[in-house]
Amino acid sequence: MIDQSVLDVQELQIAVASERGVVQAVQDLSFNIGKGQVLGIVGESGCGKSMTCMSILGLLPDSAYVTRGRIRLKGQELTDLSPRERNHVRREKISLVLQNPMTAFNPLLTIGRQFIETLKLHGSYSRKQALERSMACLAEMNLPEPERVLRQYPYELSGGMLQRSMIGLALSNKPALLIADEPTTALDSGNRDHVLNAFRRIKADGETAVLLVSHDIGVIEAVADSVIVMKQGKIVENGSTADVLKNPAHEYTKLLLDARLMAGSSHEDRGRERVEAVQLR
Ligand SMILES: Nc1ncnc2c1ncn2[C@@H]1O[C@H](COP(=O)(O)OP(=O)(O)OP(=O)(O)O)[C@@H](O)[C@H]1O
Repeated sequence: MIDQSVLDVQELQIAVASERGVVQAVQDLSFNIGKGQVLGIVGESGCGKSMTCMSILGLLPDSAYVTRGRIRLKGQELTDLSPRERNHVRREKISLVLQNPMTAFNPLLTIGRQFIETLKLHGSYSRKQALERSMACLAEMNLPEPERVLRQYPYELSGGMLQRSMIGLALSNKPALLIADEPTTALDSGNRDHVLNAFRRIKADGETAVLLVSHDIGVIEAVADSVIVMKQGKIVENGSTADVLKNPAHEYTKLLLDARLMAGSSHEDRGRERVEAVQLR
């Protein structure tokens, strides 16, 4: 339904200046994500996944620029905004989760302080309300003893606990859009399952749209409603996740599926290694 649309990207084109001249990093990319929907993007290394995410955030590197296309968030065109307006939209409506949560948290501040500062930036929370909301977010991520986690520094948590805290933090201000770039890649299977459950809860809440970049086809299959397969900056295959995975048309999609079958459910890491090898070819 049109009024449920959160992110609408049309004919996006991104150019990057490199030593080889100007390279088209993304070409003619169009997609739409509605409330409570998860769109997965898969594709080999360098195909333009991160550039796509960064263009939506308005955080492209200096060498890259949007040459064509529209990016609308809840009906608001983002490509026309000034950097200041863009900052405001990013702060109020978009959250980002990356592969390595250690780089996202400030190592010098407790998790609790970072939650409270984030929440106060977004709304008129008293300290008590911010603490309660922080604990609720951590509890939703199935983190045991949220009170204790809030008192800890990032280095005191395992990578998996830190990533789950990061996703809790990213969702604490109820963003319209969550961009998750390889959020499970560094996690063991237990933490990966917790993160997948978090995505399922986001879908059930039906408020936030999710753009999920992952080379783990199991992650895409578990939570993405639709999927885009990219190669050299272009869409080579897209559609509902069930349809695309049932009848993959593109070689890369087939390789991802083969890798998963080879890996088997109890040998995820082998599968991941194989996918990395496929990407490097
Ligand atoms: N900072 C940069 N300066 C110049 N070119 C860049 C920069 N970052 C990426 N590129 C180029 O832009 C293209 C798209 O890169 P992008 O990082 O979006 O790929 P990706 O699909 O996210 O890859 P990966 O899975 O390895 O992260 C590639 O050709 C890459 O070499």
